[in-house]
Amino acid sequence: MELQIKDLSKTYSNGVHALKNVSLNIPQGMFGLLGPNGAGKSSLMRTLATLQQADSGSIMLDDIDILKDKGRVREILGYLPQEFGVYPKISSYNMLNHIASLKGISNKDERKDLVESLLNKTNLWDVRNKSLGTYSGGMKQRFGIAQALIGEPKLIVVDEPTAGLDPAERVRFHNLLSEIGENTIVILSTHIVDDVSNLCNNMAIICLGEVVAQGKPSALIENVKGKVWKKTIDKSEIENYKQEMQVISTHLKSGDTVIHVLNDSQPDSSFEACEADLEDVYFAEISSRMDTALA
Ligand SMILES: Nc1ncnc2c1ncn2[C@@H]1O[C@H](COP(=O)(O)OP(=O)(O)OP(=O)(O)O)[C@@H](O)[C@H]1O
Repeated sequence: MELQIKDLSKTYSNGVHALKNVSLNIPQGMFGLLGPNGAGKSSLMRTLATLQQADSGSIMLDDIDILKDKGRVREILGYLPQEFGVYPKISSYNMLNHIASLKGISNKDERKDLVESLLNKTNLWDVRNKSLGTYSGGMKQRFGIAQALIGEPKLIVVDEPTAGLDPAERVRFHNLLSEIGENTIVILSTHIVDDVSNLCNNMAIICLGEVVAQGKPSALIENVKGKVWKKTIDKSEIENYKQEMQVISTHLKSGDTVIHVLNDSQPDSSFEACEADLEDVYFAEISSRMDTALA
């Protein structure tokens, strides 16, 4: 199974060109769609989830035409949107039971088995009778995944699922996502680089509506290997360095300011070689584009 997105474009009525000829090949497994705020991730996720139209382009999941065959897509789709509202007064048990019934699982015993296994899988068994309104952010997200898994979806779309979760809940959520079957395509949209490093074997970076990189995280890191340099500087010097070289990121480390610079060779002896990671790849791709856009 493969999802093929070709030349997808979308301009909203206010003139924002949110997707610009987006083309992606997404195989089975976890796929990370990484991009800063406003990159177009949710626009793409909503289009995949058949909730909004594109202006042009195509999306095929094997022989299913996602833009035209919405009924078939919805049968095989699990979707966790960015803003996931819950009915506050109903319990997770009853809500899952209700959604399963809406999704056509009419046999009562079958539904009971499914709901119970989902509550166990998402670690919500102990709170199954508590109303959803009392759940923490992480519990709500786990409930969101439980509802997305009803009906054994082949395509699962999760939009910024870990934003706002504390570290322990993020780890829990990661573990849960990584347990989802291998014969499924899971698309994880996020601006958190670690989410992609930890979970995804394929990925793309999207910035200002355009795909600016795609491939395996390890291959993308290989492209910048030996080209990332770091230096501790005085905070007031940042702008000077930015004028002279491609500063891709600025970090604070124990109160000191450390810059990462992308350059084919060591800029000068005051710079140290840096073990490149996915964050360097990400900032190398987006920093100059964002600077140009904001200028
Ligand atoms: N319904 C809409 N009408 C008009 N403009 C929109 C609409 N939805 C999104 N946009 C704009 O389209 C661009 C892409 O937004 P989108 O929400 O897809 O990005 P994103 O990568 O998901 O960002 P975020 O992480 O902030 O949600 C932004 O400039 C946004 O303001």
